[in-house]
Amino acid sequence: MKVTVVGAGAVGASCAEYIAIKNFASEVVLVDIKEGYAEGKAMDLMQTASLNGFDTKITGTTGDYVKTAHSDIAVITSGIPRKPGMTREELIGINAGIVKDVSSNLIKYSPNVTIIVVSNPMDTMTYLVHKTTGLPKNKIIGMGGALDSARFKYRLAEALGAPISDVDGMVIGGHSDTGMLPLTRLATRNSVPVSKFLSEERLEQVKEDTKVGGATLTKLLGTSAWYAPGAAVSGLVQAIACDQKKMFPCSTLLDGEYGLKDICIGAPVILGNDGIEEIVEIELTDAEKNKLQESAAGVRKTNGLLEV
Ligand SMILES: NC(=O)c1ccc[n+]([C@@H]2O[C@H](COP(=O)([O-])OP(=O)(O)OC[C@H]3O[C@@H](n4cnc5c(N)ncnc54)[C@H](O)[C@@H]3O)[C@@H](O)[C@H]2O)c1
Ligand SMILES: O=C(O)C[C@H](O)C(=O)O
Repeated sequence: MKVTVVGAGAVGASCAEYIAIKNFASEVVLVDIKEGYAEGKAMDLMQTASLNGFDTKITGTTGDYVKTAHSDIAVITSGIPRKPGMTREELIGINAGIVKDVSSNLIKYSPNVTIIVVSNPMDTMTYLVHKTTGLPKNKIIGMGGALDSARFKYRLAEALGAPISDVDGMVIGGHSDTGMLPLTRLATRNSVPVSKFLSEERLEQVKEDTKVGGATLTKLLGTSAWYAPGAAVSGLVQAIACDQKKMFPCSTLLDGEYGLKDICIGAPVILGNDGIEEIVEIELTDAEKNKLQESAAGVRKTNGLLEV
């Protein structure tokens, strides 16, 4: 199993590290445009192999896509991150060109690759990859919901005073400060609805804290987060590589599901060897349906800025 990670910055390197530590891939290739950067990150990571006990071979290249040939999975993290006070949508001007260029280079050498899009604004970048590559829709996956759901579980566990392993929950919708839809109604503490333990006001707070999870970290760090994003990407890569049939909310091209068409937005999917093997339609309340429509309107507005 060969995995390419484009962008050897904070998220790309973190994701490569988690993939290696999980020890399921034979090879990870890091690609960056900054001279020597990917090579340096790869060497540093390889020097953790004997310490962390993995056999995955990590190499780096400055823009030589020949070295990515025959990748099974490619992750696109190249592009700029936001600074405090910015929205993800403001990154579109620079990141759209980078994502378009990178995805066409990847496909040239790995025509059967499955692409995981991370660069922001992620739902729109995922849509861009659909519009410009011609890859089948099951092979284009946007990572956002897996991260947002991890943050939701963190906030729920905090509110409940419970271990995170006791908590389950999912965030669907657009990966944006206003468009995320944390499904509090379906969240559970060891199978018991969380509403049994938390007031409506507290749940509302959990929801709001989850939606601005990325912005909160960006304010603290001066740039956006990387550990949880890297771990979330590695979870998707592993589910595909190991044919796990795991369910994650991912940005996927909808064709009528949830009443939406011609848009990439977060919905629960099953991931296996074929990438997105199924889009799972869960029953939503009218209020949740309305929120999802609002979220989709926001994503469509950003998609409208694309020159495709
Ligand atoms: N979807 C998500 O949940 C999620 C989570 C975290 C970050 N992000 C996004 O991921 C992107 C990367 O974030 P980061 O913190 O790793 O940024 P970073 O600046 O640390 O790393 C980005 C890297 O991309 C490289 N790069 C730029 N153009 C390139 C090109 N054409 N080819 C190859 N490499 C190129 C840069 O040299 C840099 O090393 C940002 O757009 C950020 O908003 C998304
Ligand atoms: O918040 C960001 O800009 C990065 C990423 O989308 C995140 O949610 O951490």
